Amino acid sequence: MSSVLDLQAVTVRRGTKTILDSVDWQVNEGERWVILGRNGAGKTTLLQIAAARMHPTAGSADLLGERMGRTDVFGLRPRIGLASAALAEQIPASETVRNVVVTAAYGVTGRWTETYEEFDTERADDLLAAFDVLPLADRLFGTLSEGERKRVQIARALMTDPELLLLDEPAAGLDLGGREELVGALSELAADPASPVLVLVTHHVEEIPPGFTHVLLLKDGGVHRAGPLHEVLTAENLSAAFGLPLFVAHGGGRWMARAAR
Ligand SMILES: Nc1ncnc2c1ncn2[C@@H]1O[C@H](COP(=O)(O)OP(=O)(O)OP(=O)(O)O)[C@@H](O)[C@H]1O
Repeated sequence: MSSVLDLQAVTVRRGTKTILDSVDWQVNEGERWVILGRNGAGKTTLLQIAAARMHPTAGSADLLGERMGRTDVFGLRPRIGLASAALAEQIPASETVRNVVVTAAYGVTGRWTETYEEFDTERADDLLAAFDVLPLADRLFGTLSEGERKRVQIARALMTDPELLLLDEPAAGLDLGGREELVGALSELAADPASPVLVLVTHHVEEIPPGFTHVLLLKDGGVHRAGPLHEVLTAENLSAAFGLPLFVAHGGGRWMARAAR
């Protein structure tokens, strides 16, 4: 098994604040990870490191076999798909859905003067179809519902055929139906051996798609526990990571958690 991500003692400091504190984390081919932790635990910062969007203050980060700081990040970034609220904000509301996806092949968020190959347009349409949003291809991104936008963003993140796909809270703001559709789509993605390695940040264990294999519990910028879901996602570990007594259950491929009474 080759290592897709290998973080050793990764630390991120801003001013006097230590946001990530000596994080060790290895992700291998074929794995599907979920990252859980309280607000402010450092999840988004960790994803920024994994996406080659941020350098550690200390420690080493090897992404797809390339050491951050010794490699050209512009060559690395197209190999890593990222969908996050911060990236979504950069997408012009006046862009068509098809262009939102196709422009990822060119590393831009708004169509300008590029000319696109037919191959790119066909790939964009295939990805939109995979996430059930192809009928919206000619609509303006700004007119979509939140759930439709999330699915378009994931299609966009897959456009460059990345080896690693990072999803930062893709179900945030979705209603129950939207969440369940997204969980279903991500479960299908997880089951496909041709899919990239997946890393999903979420606040809710109910959003863990069936087929995900590993979990990283972040607490105060450090790794509380990391490993196979069924070993690590226990009431004891989740309670410690979130700082309150929790009851955790698993059934039908899904997880649930609530305060222990
Ligand atoms: N540039 C910065 N300067 C100072 N503090 C920062 C900076 N960026 C992030 N932080 C702080 O680092 C902590 C971790 O932030 P991060 O966004 O990674 O957490 P998170 O786990 O994704 O949180 P949430 O679940 O609320 O989205 C927070 O307390 C945040 O305020």
